[in-house]
Amino acid sequence: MVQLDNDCFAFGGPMMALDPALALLAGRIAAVTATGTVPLTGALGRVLAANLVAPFNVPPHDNAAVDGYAVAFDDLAAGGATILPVTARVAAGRSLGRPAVRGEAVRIFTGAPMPAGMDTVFMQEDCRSDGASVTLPAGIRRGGNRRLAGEDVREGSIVLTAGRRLRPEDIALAASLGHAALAVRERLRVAVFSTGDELRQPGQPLEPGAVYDANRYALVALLTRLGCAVTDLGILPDRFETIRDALASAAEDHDAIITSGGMSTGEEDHVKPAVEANGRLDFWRLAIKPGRPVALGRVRDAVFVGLPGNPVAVVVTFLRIARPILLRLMGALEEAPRPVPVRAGFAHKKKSGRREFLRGSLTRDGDGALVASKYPRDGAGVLSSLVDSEGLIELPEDLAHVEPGMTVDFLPFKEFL
Ligand SMILES: Nc1nc2c(c(=O)[nH]1)N[C@H]1C(S)=C(S)[C@@H](COP(=O)(O)OP(=O)(O)OC[C@H]3O[C@@H](n4cnc5c(N)ncnc54)[C@H](O)[C@@H]3O)O[C@H]1N2
Ligand code: MOO
Repeated sequence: MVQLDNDCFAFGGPMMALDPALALLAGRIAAVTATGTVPLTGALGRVLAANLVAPFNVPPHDNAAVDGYAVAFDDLAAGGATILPVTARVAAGRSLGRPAVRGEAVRIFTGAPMPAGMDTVFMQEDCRSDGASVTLPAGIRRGGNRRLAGEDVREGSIVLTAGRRLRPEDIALAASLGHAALAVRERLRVAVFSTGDELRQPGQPLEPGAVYDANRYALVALLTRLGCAVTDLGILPDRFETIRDALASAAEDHDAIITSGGMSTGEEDHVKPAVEANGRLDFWRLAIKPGRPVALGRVRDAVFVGLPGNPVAVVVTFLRIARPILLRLMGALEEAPRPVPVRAGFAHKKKSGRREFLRGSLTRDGDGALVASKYPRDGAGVLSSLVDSEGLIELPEDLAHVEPGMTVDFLPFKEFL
């Protein structure tokens, strides 16, 4: 269960920086999901619940890596070609059925088990044969073109670790070990709300002053991609009692609740008090831009993540704050996305003391180095800045300005899949 204490995230004092906030959360949030079993075809993106141990060697036997002729290396002539009789034929899925005898060559095909007593395979293109005998060239090494039993996977070794989000190649490996189903964690149940009287559902008429709800669609898509079971709970009005009751009801059958909007300090911002009426806030406001009014807390037993209303702030805070929290809740153990150090192709002034996220794209300089360009409009409401960019340029707290040529961190959006 989630164990967050209401202590060192002070609301009044200086704002907490991103890294200490994430480190604190990492120590306090544990996986909430139960486990079950899924067939391999339904396992993509699911979190593996238990280590997968190889029940046997892969490949299970030494086998030929090419189509050609298997021999015992010791039967080859020292400095020249060797001529041997071709005594048998072994295709993949078959075996010789007897140990090899000295002085014979066996016609063999890729994947076929090596005859016991043979250790080397000649590629057929390198040989001459009339069917009855084969001329083998000089120069092969002992063990050439032979794949050893267990060279892919050793019996008893852990091939997939619990906490891994399953990728296509993981599923293939599980299949190669004969597993038809895998133990996985149940999907995390996440409820999503938008808040704001000005919001309208796409497809509805838009009167003056209203805007279409974009955030909920971003969040549903981001959560679905993460493998969560998402419930779209629609738009809440800017009304304390409605928000309070909707949060309480969502907490009954969800592991986490994510909202956007209403997180600031205005008179119409009711999310924060509504959470406090149902549970508590563990932090509110971080030293980041955009996304400063982000909050984390609990509504009854559910984890609460409150994202600010501006759409760019929603995506940035989801990727950098909500996502790692949700992954922990899901029981997924994985490295944080790794930033790429790149050359800044722009100048930029920032306030020191806060982490700043710019939207950017990469090109290559004449010398081959990756250069980041910054999307020209910074505003936290400029959704097209995300669409037209490839990732986030993450500027550290202590930096006050970026000059062209400096090294900056670039986080490609594709790191966040
Ligand atoms: N006096 C202060 N004003 C503001 C502060 C502050 O600290 N003091 N912080 C600013 C920052 S930073 C942000 S971010 C915003 C976020 O505040 P809220 O979380 O209360 O967001 P809203 O006011 O509800 O909305 C902000 C903006 O985003 C639009 N929005 C909201 N939800 C959606 C949605 N689902 N889809 C599309 N667009 C949405 C909304 O219409 C507003 O334009 O507060 C600053 N102000
Ligand atoms: O976080 Mo607000 O979106 O920084 O402007």
